Amino acid sequence: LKKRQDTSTPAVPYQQVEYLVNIAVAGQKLNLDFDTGSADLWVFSDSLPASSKKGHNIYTPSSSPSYKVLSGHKWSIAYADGSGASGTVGTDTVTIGGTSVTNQAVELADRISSSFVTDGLDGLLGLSFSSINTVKPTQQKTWFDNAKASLSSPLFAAYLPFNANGAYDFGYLDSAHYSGTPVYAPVDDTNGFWEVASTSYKVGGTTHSLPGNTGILDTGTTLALMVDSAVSAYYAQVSGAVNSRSLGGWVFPCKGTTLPDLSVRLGPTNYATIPGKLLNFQPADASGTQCYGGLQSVGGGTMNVYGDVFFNAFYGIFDANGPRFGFAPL
Ligand SMILES: N[C@H]1[C@H](O)[C@@H](Sc2ccccc2)[C@@H]2OC[C@H]1O2
Repeated sequence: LKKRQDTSTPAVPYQQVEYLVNIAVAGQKLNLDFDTGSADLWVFSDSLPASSKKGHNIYTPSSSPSYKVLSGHKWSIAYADGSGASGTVGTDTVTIGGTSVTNQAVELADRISSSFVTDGLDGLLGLSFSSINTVKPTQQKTWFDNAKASLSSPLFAAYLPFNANGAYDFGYLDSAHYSGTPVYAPVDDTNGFWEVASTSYKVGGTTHSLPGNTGILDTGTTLALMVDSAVSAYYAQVSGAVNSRSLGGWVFPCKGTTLPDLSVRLGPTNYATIPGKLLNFQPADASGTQCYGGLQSVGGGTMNVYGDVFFNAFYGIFDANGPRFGFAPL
């Protein structure tokens, strides 16, 4: 984290957030999913059933002297993958790297869907725009919205290399986390997402247009999810690829397949090329015969979702000045 230098205090050495998700809520360490696709900071709390709490770090407001109840406030979120959570709200001091935000809204889960119980996370930290925060009656701000004035620059960046330790850099860009010079696309925050125009893509040497399409940059989504025309065009280049209802999406033979690169247009000018090798997600069945693609269908609409497979190839820069999204190869 790089803090805004002020003359009143000695220079504060900035600290890069090495650990991807570990944060402190009033000194209680939690592993949160940093999610640029949502705007709620919620945690497993002691009001969850014992069965849900097993294997998780639990935030206990009663042992935090700085916790305050946000009386009468509730939250309830439904995610794109069908999971959800809900509960009550308080405020506390939330520290990431060297930056603490006091009176940060901390949403306490008293109900969570099953996928959260099995996932190794203790909650989520939303990094999209605060306009889609679900707290009622008074909507709350994200940690980044509250922190950005005290950062050297009002930005954060996601460094999520494949099969290696990642990092979120708050307030500065770490030149060790990318190569070349970042390019930028204007962000339309109307829907509360880091959303950019995404009106064409390239696969197998052909450029295909996607009129009126956009893409959201979502670190909380694992794969790349695109409209069906793009997904079909991609797997048309992969011999033996099929869209399997039983296996839940597009699969292809693990052996002998070399996946093509996928270039997606972000903003008016630039393409981001995801190497084919990053688009083999995992074996789709126990035998390891079929492999599950890292590109899958987003279902309907014209909003594509560029998730972690994108960030496995690109350093993602979320800049509130603009706002704009920047990217550079890892
Ligand atoms: N922005 C994303 C969010 O972070 C996840 S919530 C989640 C669910 C189970 C396990 C971990 C996280 C969900 O999938 C896509 C979209 O909604």
